[in-house]
Formats: sequence, C-alpha cells, structure tokens
Amino acid sequence: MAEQITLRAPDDWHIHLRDGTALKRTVGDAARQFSRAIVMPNLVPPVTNAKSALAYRGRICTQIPSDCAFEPLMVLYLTDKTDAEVIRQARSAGIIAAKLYPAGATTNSDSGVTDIVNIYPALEEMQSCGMKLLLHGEVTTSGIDIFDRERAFIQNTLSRLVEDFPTLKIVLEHITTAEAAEFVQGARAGVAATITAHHLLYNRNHLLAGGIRPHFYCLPILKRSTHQSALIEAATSGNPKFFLGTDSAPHARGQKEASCGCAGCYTAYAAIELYAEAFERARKLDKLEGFASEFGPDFYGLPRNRGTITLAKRPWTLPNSLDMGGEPLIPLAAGETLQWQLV
Ligand SMILES: NC(=O)N[C@@H](CC(=O)O)C(=O)O
Ligand SMILES: [Zn+2]
Ligand SMILES: [Zn+2]
Repeated sequence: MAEQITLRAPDDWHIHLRDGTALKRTVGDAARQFSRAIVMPNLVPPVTNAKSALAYRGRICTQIPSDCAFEPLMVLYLTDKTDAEVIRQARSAGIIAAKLYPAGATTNSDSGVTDIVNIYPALEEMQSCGMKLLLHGEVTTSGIDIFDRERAFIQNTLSRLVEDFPTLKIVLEHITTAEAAEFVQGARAGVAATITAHHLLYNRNHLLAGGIRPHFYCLPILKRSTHQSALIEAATSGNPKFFLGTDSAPHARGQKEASCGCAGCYTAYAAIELYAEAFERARKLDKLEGFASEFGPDFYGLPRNRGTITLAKRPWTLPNSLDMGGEPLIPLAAGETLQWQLV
C-alpha cells in the first residue's frame, strides 16, 4: 500500500470563489479540499455590506456538494466609505473579517481604499469588536517597482497600522518576500500572515525565464528564489504566525493567455497536494498539519476541525484544463505530476 499521512482537516484562510456559473467549480473544489474557507469579497460590484455578504454566502451554499461539509466564512470589502456603523452591522451578521485592498492594487480593487486614514473610524470599530483586518499588502504608487511594492507597503502602511491599532488582529495575506516574513515574525502578537502554495513552489524564473508563462502571473508577483526560500522557511518553521491561504483565484483561459492578462493562479483543484509537495521538498511534512489545520483557527479564535483528511504518496498528474461553465480554466501546475494525492 502507498505511504499515507493523515492530518486534521485543513481550512483555507484566503480564497476567491467568484460568483454565478463559476461557483459550481470553485465551491466544489474548495469543499473537497477544505472544511472552511475565508471567501474574498472582490466581486463586481464588491461585497461592501452585511446584506450583500449574506446574499453571497447563500449563493455559495447552494453549490456545496451534498457529500461535503463546508463552511464559507464571509469578509467585508473596505472602501473609503466604510464607517463604524457598517462594521457593527457586519459583525452582528457574523462577518469575521474585513479586507483592505489599496485602490488599484489587484484584480477588482478599483473600489478599494485610496488613503488609509479614510477608514480609521472603521478600524477603531473593528479593533473594539474583534473583527480581523486582512491586507492585500502592496502599495500602488506607479513610481514604485512592482517587485518592491510589498516591502514599501510594510514600511509605509503596515508598520503604522500595527502601532495605531495595538490590539487589532491583522493578517498580511499572501506574503511573497523575506522582508514580509521577518516583519511578521518580529511583530507584536495578533499579527500573522498567510502563504500560498505557488509562492512556496515557484519563483520569478518560472514566470519569466525561457518564455512568459501567464498562468504563473499573480499578485503580489512571484519574487526571486531567495524570497521563495525565506517563505519556505517561515511556512515550515512551526511558527503559528504563518498559516495556509491559497489565494486560489480563477480567471478563464482567455483572460490569462492574453496581451494584458489577469493576475491570479487557480490552485483550489489540488491545493493541499501542492502544499504537501512543497513541505516534502523541504523535508518538513511533519509541519504541514500545524500550518494547514491548526494555526489558522487558533488565530481566528475558532475551533480546530474535528475531522481528518488522508494523503497518499501516489504520483498523479493534474488535468490540462478544467470546466468552469464556459471557457476552460487552466489549473496551476496543469499537466504536472504531484507526489501526494488526497484519498
Ligand atoms: N492574487 C491575485 O493575483 N489575484 C486575486 C486578487 C488578489 O488576491 O490580490 C484575484 O482576485 O484574481
Ligand atoms: Zn491580494
Ligand atoms: Zn487573493
């Protein structure tokens, strides 16, 4: 029999499920892999209040496969107009986090925040009611090089936020640099980070050397391999400040393979298998369970899942494309062979 490992059931603390006909694909994949997921609110139009978050949750729930138990955890999209009252209503509707997209930073972030001081009253309220702040941590200043945008965000915005709101729980999402890992490690309690599978498995050579490969294009953009190594180190360290967030973000093939392609990698189809690959390469498979299944719920103050999943060492090949109800969707690592497979 193939070698197997059994883990407490994992959760995804950052995923994009989109809406409408995409939900069958995205919710099905997420629910097979994870028990819970933090659902990003960057729809068009974005999810900016309790009412639209609950309606979106309802649409997601209709697509949960009958043999899966899956809980979507909803997130509010912060805009310049989000005030304390919007936060209070969201909190009483069970929304556990709000997301800061600096305006223009990434996919569907046009309604994002133009100046952090505009949301200080909302952040005050979040701090007092215990709502988490999730960050797309990149500056949008056109003069700042795309490879430096995360570092600049940490210097200009995050270091100030952490001090101005000393008890606000903050997640710096999808970190991509050694500086981000260091900042989070050294920051006060209540500051954590998620790390994607693709930032553990790849670096900018995979994106750009020997031809441009649009399916590796995501934001924050893949960095050089020294940063990849720092992220592997952080994810496999057993430090509970680092936990799993796939940032799985589907765009149909034509949106990716284009003269101006969209940012986002679709990893939900094989998410835990991709992470297992990265942890095994680092010889740290024993650290996967904490990262994938324990540190996230502990940070959010939610119970750890009771169920388990089993992975078997049984090499398998990802399909070349997936059906998303229209144009095909190319999963990350399409056609590649992974060592571990979800049983
Ligand atoms: N990560 C990405 O490259 N894209 C995400 C947005 C985001 O998380 O920044 C998307 O919604 O497509
Ligand atoms: Zn983002
Ligand atoms: Zn994202």
